[in-house]
Parts: sequence; structure tokens; C-alpha cells
Amino acid sequence: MHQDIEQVLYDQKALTEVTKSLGAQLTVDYAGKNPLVVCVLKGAILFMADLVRQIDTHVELDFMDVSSYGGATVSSGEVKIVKDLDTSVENRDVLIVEDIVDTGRTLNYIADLFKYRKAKSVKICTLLDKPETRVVPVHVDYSGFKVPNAFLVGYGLDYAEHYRNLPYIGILKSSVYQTK
Ligand SMILES: O=P(O)(O)OC[C@H]1O[C@H](OP(=O)(O)OP(=O)(O)O)[C@H](O)[C@@H]1O
Ligand code: HPA
Ligand SMILES: [Mg+2]
Repeated sequence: MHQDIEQVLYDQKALTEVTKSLGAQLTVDYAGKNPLVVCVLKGAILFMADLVRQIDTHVELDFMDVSSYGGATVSSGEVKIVKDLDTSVENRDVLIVEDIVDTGRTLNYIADLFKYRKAKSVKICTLLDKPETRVVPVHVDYSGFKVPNAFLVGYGLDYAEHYRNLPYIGILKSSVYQTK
């Protein structure tokens, strides 16, 4: 285990199992629908890559880069589009894939944007849901794990761009981001 990790919450086996189970459900729900599966960069990249391999029906992929944390552990409150989709969502069934819903600001913003752009349907699949810290409402359609109010890293989740490549999800030691 990495020295900056307090506790491992989900190891590779747990992540594989939950991804398979979500993929099986999505295979049923999206059969014949040709959904546009949108990965929210960068955090969701590892989950997206594993999840779509478990979806056994036709899908198209696209990527959107949105950022609100910068180098901090607390949301700035302002959501910025860094890279927009290449595809039009108009009249498409859109499935947004996220690593974590925390304050809800990122997904609230993206889901509203896709509805405004006239998507036929907008659903959310998140690996992690941290309900205690929600500031704005988000309807989560598919969720892997409900997590406690701690700063998590690994499997795509970062602190100041570090730890995304850890193959598990763990709680980051607070001594790493607290200066005193
Ligand atoms: O519910 P929220 O409070 O909005 O937080 C969740 C979002 O924050 C993180 O992304 P971040 O903006 O840090 O960018 P990153 O994915 O590139 O790390 C995370 O990957 C989610 O997208
Ligand atoms: O717990 C978290 N870890 C990493 N990035 C995040 N973005 C929102 N919450 C988190
Ligand atoms: Mg982040």
C-alpha cells in the first residue's frame, strides 16, 4: 500500500465486481438504444475504460473535461468546461460516467447542460457517491458504492494530480494536504 494512504476502501477485486454488476445492468437497460456514453475527464477515465468493456450492447463514447477542484480538496464552487464533447447530444440517450459525486456541482451542471441541448434522456452512472457532502441535488441512476465523508484517491481520483494510477481506492492521509 502507498505510504500516503490511510486505509484501502475498495481493492481491485471489489472494483472489478462492482463494474461487472453495473455493466450487466446497463447492458439490459440500453439494449438497442445506441447510447452516447460520456466520460467526465479526468477522474472517470479508469472507471469508464473498465465499465464499457462490461457493457454488451452497442455504445458510442465521448469525453468532456470539466474542473472545479484545481489543486484543492474542497470544490471551488465554479464549474469550468475545459473540453466540450465532439458529438451532438440532441435526441441521444446520454449516459454520463463519473468517478465520484461529492457536492454534486459537476454533475448538476453537466446533466442540465445536456438537457438544455435536447438530449432524449440523461442518466448518471457513478462509481462512488458521497451523499453527506451534497450541496446541489443530483439524481444518480447507477451507483457503485456509497462512501464516507473523507478525501479519496486512486483508480482515477487525484489529489493535486497525484495517485490517479493507484489500482485501488483509499482514504488519503490528512497530513498530506494539511499544512499544520
Ligand atoms: O460533486 P463535485 O463536488 O462536483 O465533485 C466531483 C467531481 O470532482 C472531481 O473532478 P475534478 O473537478 O477534481 O477534476 P478531475 O476529474 O480532472 O480530477 C471528480 O472527478 C468529479 O468529476
Ligand atoms: O474525495 C475526492 N477525491 C478526489 N477527488 C474528488 N473530487 C470530489 N471529491 C473527491
Ligand atoms: Mg479531481
